[in-house]
Amino acid sequence: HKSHRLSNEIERIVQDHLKYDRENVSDLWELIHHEGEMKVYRREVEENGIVVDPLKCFHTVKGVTGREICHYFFDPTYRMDWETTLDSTKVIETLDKDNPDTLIFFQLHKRVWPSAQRDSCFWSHIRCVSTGEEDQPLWIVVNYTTDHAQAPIKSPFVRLVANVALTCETQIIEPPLNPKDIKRENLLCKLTYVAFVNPGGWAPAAALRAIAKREYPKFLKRFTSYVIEQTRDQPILF
Ligand SMILES: O=S(=O)(CCO)c1ccc(-c2ccc(C3CCCC3)c([C@H]3C[C@H]3c3ccccn3)c2)cc1
Repeated sequence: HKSHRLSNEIERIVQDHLKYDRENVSDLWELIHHEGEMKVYRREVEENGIVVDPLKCFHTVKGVTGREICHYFFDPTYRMDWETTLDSTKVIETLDKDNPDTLIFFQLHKRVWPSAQRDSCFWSHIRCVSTGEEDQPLWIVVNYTTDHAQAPIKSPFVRLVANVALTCETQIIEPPLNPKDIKRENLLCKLTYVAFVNPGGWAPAAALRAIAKREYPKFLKRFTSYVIEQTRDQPILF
């Protein structure tokens, strides 16, 4: 494939996520939410008095593939259907029209009182990684903050800094003899979601932690339910 101005950065960030995200959490991580198969962990980290708590979520979703989960997370068409924390989202650049696996988004996030309203500008990259040992390939989407001329930082908005990754592997349970006979009840998607979000400007630590503790589980539950609904009667996308 043709490379572009972001190719090197994308490669570095994607490899980091592939190397670390699926690692189990140490006891430095606090379990902040456990609901069914979903476990959400957080570490309390502040940088210059700003809460930048890393977040890590492990979840197992029945009846969908990792490709389907990553497709609905990446594709701008569906963004406002499952993202309830945005006022708007816009693709301001497609890096390679012949191979649209990297888009640049500009997003206005809903204002969360008492913080100032946030906006974000990030490249979003989707990729299928064959890891060799597992029978199914891994799918990953990374959202990583980047500057862009069409996303000027303008008051009163505070620019978020985000490094987010959704990594999915698909397991086939009780595989039928003929792969053609695989049904959705044979599918299990094991997903890992990590988010390193710096809110940009100051936001009250306790308030931000409470928002994150409430919003991330809600967001992951709503997003995965959305994909289950969208794919229910569709042919399986492996
Ligand atoms: O997965 S993504 O890439 C999907 C892209 O559409 C993603 C998800 C979440 C965020 C985000 C943005 C703002 C905030 C804060 C900062 C001050 C006030 C709001 C937070 C923290 C508070 C946590 C949170 C988690 C989920 C939803 C909203 N709020 C998170 C950014 C990107």
